[in-house]
Order: sequence, then C-alpha cells, then structure tokens
Amino acid sequence: MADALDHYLTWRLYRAELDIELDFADAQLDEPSLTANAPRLEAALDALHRIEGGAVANVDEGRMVGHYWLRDPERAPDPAIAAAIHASWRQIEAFAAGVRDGQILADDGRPFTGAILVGIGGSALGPQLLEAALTARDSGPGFSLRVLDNTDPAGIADLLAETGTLAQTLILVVSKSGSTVETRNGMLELRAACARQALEFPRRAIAITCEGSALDQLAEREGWLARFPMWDWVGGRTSVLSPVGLLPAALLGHDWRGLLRGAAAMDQWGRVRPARRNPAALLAWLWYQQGSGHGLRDMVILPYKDRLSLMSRYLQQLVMESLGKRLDRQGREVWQGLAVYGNKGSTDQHAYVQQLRDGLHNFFAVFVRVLRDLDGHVTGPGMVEVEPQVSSGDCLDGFYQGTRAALAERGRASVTLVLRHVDAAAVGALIALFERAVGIYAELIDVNAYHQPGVEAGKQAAKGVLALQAAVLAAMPAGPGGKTARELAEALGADPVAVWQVLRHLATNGRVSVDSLVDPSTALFARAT
Ligand SMILES: O=P(O)(O)OC[C@H]1O[C@](O)(CO)[C@@H](O)[C@@H]1O
Repeated sequence: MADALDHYLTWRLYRAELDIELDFADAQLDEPSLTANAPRLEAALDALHRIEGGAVANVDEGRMVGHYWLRDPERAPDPAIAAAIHASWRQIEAFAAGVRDGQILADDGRPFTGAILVGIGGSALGPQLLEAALTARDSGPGFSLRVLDNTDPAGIADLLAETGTLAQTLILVVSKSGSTVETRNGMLELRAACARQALEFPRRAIAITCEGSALDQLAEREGWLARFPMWDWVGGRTSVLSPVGLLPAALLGHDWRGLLRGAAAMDQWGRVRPARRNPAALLAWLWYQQGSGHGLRDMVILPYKDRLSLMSRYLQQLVMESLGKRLDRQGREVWQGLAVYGNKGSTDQHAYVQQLRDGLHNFFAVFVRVLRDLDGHVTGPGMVEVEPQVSSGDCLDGFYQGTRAALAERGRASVTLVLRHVDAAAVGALIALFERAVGIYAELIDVNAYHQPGVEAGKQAAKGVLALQAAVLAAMPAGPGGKTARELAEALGADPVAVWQVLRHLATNGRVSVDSLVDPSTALFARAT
C-alpha cells in the first residue's frame, strides 16, 4: 500500500540544478484526469513552443511574445532581437558599474546614492519585487530605490519628503508605451521638484521605454543621462527581466545575471515533456482543476518569507491582467479570470487564514517555503532560542507546515514551492514558472493572455472627466453667490451628478469656492477668490 512518502514522491517535481521543488502532494490532482487531459496539456505546451519560436501570439496587436528570449536571446527568431538584448545587457552592466564605482557622478561631482523609479503596473511591480526580495538590509546603507507608482499628490509629497535632496538621486522613468498618464505626472512632479532644488532634471534622468515613444523622444531631445530600450514584443507585466527590472537590480548591486540564469533554467525545466513532469503545466492544471476552468477559486499566495511578501502583488498583475478576459480567442463571451491575493505567512495566519480554513471554500493556496532561515545577511544575530532548541525560523516553518496541514484537513488544496534560499536565481526561476503557467493556462481556456483591452475603458472615461472639469471651470461664475451643480450641468448639457463629483473635488482643494458641500442640490459654486 502506498504510504505518505510514496504519495509525496508521486506528486513531487524537483530540479537539482535549481534546487527547487514543487510539492503537489496536497494539490488534489489525480492521475485519471491528468491522463484524460494530457492531449490538451501537450497541445498547450506545443503552443508555448511556437510562441518561443516567434509566433504572433498577441494577434490583436500583431505582436510576438518574446519575454522568454530575455533570458535566452539565442531563442529569438531574429538575430537582431538577440543582438538588441545582448546590447542592453552590456549597457546595463556599464552604466550600473559606472554609477556604483563613481565614474558616473551627479552634477555636483558626488556619487549617486539612490534612485527614484517612476512607473506603474509592469513598469514598477517587477523592480519592486526584486528590490524587496534581493536587497540585504543589514549590510549597511547601500544604493536605495524608491518607487513613485501613482498620481496621488500625498504619495508624491511623502516620497519627496523621505528622499530630501534629489542631488544624489537618479530618476528612472519607466514606461513601455511612454505615454502612461500616471508616469508622465510622476515625471513632471519630479522635474518640478528638481527645479525647486535648482537641479537639472535631464542630468539625472533615465528613460526606459520603446524606441521612438513620446518618452524616448523627450529624453533624446533633452539629452537625458541615459536611455534604455524596451521592445514591443515584451508585455509590461512580463518585462521584469528586460532593462525595466534589470537596470534597477544592477544599480542595487543585485546578481542580475543570476536572475536571468534562474529564469532560463526554469524555462528549460518548463519545456520538459510529458506535461505530467512539467512544473508549469502541472501548476496551470492545478489552477484549471481548482477553478473548473473558469477561475471559480482564487489563488492565495502565501510565501513564508518577508522578502517575498510582494509576490502576490506582482502575480496579481501577471495573472489577472493576462487571464481576466471577457472574450476568448474565438470572440465568445467567457468572462475569464483568476483572482490572486495574499501577503506572507505567518502574518496572514492572524488575518484571513481563519476564513481559509473555516469559511468560504473559494480558493486554493500556493505556499512558498524557504528552507534557509537567514540568507544573504552579512551578519546574523545568531540563533536565539525562543523556546528550548527552537528558533524563530523553526516557528515560521512550523507555522507553514501546520497551516498547510490544517487546510488539507478541511479539503482545501495547496501546492508548495520549496526554495533553498531567496537568491537571484530562485527569484528568476519563480518569475519564469508563473509566466509559463499563465501561458499554458491561457491556452487551456483559449484566451489571449497578452493584451489588456479592459484597462482602456477606465483610461478613456478618466479623459472624459478631465474634459468635463475643463468645461466646468470655464463656465464657473465669479462670486459672490454662484451656481449649483445642476445649473452648471444644464448650461453645459452635462450629467449633474458628474458635474457635482468634479465640483466637490475642486472645492475641497480650494480650486473653486463653495458655501457648503453638505447638500449637492443647493451648494453654490463660484470662481475661487
Ligand atoms: O509601461 P507602460 O506603457 O507605462 O504601462 C504601464 C502599465 O499599464 C498597462 O498598460 C495597463 O494600463 C499595463 O499593462 C502596464 O504594465
């Protein structure tokens, strides 16, 4: 009779080269359904193979999907692409070394000591994940990275206050399209901050964007310190291993080539056949089986390591922007998706694990277990015995094992990714694993994982709001007295609720005057005095 060890070994995938294990023992996968669905999984792997070979997988946008080439340029279908990737590596290496060795200096002749990265979505989440995962914080003050990823004035003010002088700060403006509003605003705010500090913005500004984009043109025109490439065959949410993630990582002194090595090794593993032995295929199949192919169960990401706490935020974009689609590739309405959330264990145990175990059964868990308790630390505190012969790390691992068992006891599925430690190769491998699983799952549910038509609606509507605001401001009467939102809306032929919403924001910020904002039907608005 098969015992627990046999079961574990049956559902364990392990790669010695990476020292990474995927433990599906509690994933509730079963051989009969895997066998029955083997042709679908093999077909998905065939499709991924074609994508890696340069197929135009993003059909709507007529684009190849080449993030796999970023860590293995020789796979690119066009030698010019491989050459461009290699050239970007050389540029990253030279620039980061120049900054770190003090050959590239700020305009006051002193070294740059940190950077602010301005970007959003895929142009910020990857660098943030890498910074959090790979920066050893006890090795003294090193190069710092702050991220401005919103157009929130209070957030911008906080960041500027924390940074203080920008004299020793590089400003990395990251935008694939080069036209994202939040990123443009962040850049303009930092440009204004430089002007207030009598600093020249272009002397510290770096653009990472597609050649010829509005941002690229601006950077060229103004002679920014450097320009790094992005390419239309890399999606924003899979751009972390392009200059988007690699340049910040290199500036921080991370082993960015290790990231690439780890990702390439995972890709190699992810090409294994049959699908039953393939880590990405099995992970994708778990998503499919748990959510009945419709994302009916959420994926809860539970890394038991503080440095990986941004994994869920990173994966939220990768998975949800890729798979959350109204239409499938045949144009049928399918309303697909896979919700992702999580923070870190054991912290989450004191937040929502209660519901996971005892409440609504609408999820499966992805545990990340890191075997080495302390890693990448130059000095460690030594083992503190929190109980006789028990360390904090023993408790953390105990909580992982306990939570996993407690969930399994209630019939809740999980998979555990086991890493020896959090180094660049392991992080690169994790990124590649999820990228591949997304690609395979998209094939299984027949959606285009590489476009994001849904995010356009909100952007267009926001433009309408700003156009209405301009019209409202132009129509604003001078005081005393004033006009109500309804009167202004009638004069403009606009929706009175929309006009009220614009006015209350303007009035709260002193941009128009108002007698009182208590009653939307009687509030009188006039030009600010
Ligand atoms: O890098 P960009 O072009 O500024 O885009 C930022 C983000 O915006 C999106 O296009 C969604 O609005 C993401 O896909 C992307 O990562």
